[in-house]
Parts: sequence; C-alpha cells; structure tokens
Amino acid sequence: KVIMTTRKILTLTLVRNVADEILLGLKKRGFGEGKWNGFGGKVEPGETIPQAAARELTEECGLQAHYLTKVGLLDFEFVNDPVILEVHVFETRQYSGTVIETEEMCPKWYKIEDIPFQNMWLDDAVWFPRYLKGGPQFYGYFLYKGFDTILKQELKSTDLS
Ligand SMILES: CSc1nc2ncnc(N)c2[nH]1
Repeated sequence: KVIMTTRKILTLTLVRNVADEILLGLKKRGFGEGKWNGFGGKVEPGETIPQAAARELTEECGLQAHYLTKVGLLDFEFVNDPVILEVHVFETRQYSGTVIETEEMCPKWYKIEDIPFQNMWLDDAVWFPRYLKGGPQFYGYFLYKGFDTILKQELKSTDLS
C-alpha cells in the first residue's frame, strides 16, 4: 500500500533588534493559538517564498523587512496526517515600520534569555538554540503525535543554497 504525502509550504520569520532581542507574537486565533511564535504563514500562488515571508511579517506585526536571511528549513509531520508542513525560516535585522498588534498576533520583544519556550511549540526548544548560535543553516525534522508529543526528531547543519 503506497502512502502518499503532500507538502504545505510555510514561512517563519524571526525579527532581531539592535539589542539582539527577538520579536515574538502571541497567536490570538487559529493554528497554534495561545503560543508565542515567529511571524509567517502560507505562500500564495505567484509569490516567491521570501516574498511570502515579507508579506506575512507585515500583515502579522506591521514591520517591513528590507533584508531577509534564510536561516533554516523545518519539516513537521503529524502521525496519520499526509500533509507535511515545510517551514522556511528567515531572520531579519533590517526592517522599518512600527510593531502593531493585529487580529492574528500580539507582538512582544523578548531578551534571548527570556524566550518563553513553555508557551511555544515543543520543537522550538530543540531548534531555537541552534538558530540563536548562528552559523550554517539548519535542517530540522519533527514527527508529532497530536500537538504535544514529538515521537521523532532530527536536527542538522546543512547548506541549503
Ligand atoms: C506544527 S508544529 C510547529 N512548530 C513550530 N515552531 C515554530 N513555528 C511554527 N509555526 C511551528 N509549527
């Protein structure tokens, strides 16, 4: 019996300020509601993945990114669900505009040492330290059972370019 999977391409953008703090948003509704997260969402037809990342950032927190760095790629699989979430992770340190609360997100600047992992997706505690260290791009794979259990995980450095 052949098992078919499909991929849903998503973006995730992490914003850093000159004090090296990170901007996270408290998701107010929908998927991941109640969790602090970076900003992102779907890639629309006709836009590139970086264009989608920039658009989602502006829609969700009001900032305009002027430069995005690709920092990693995350694959999320869920037991008994054929859709693999392929999340392209970006960072921006060059942006303009004013951070605003939107219908989706309540944004807040966090010092690195205060990142609220207990109120984030479980996988974030695994790959954030690798992201924060900088260096080569990372690839992460997480097999979830429901939303609160990770059955399998992989994290490695990779050159995605
Ligand atoms: C579906 S599992 C998941 N983990 C995540 N971590 C960070 N940002 C996301 N959008 C995440 N989704």
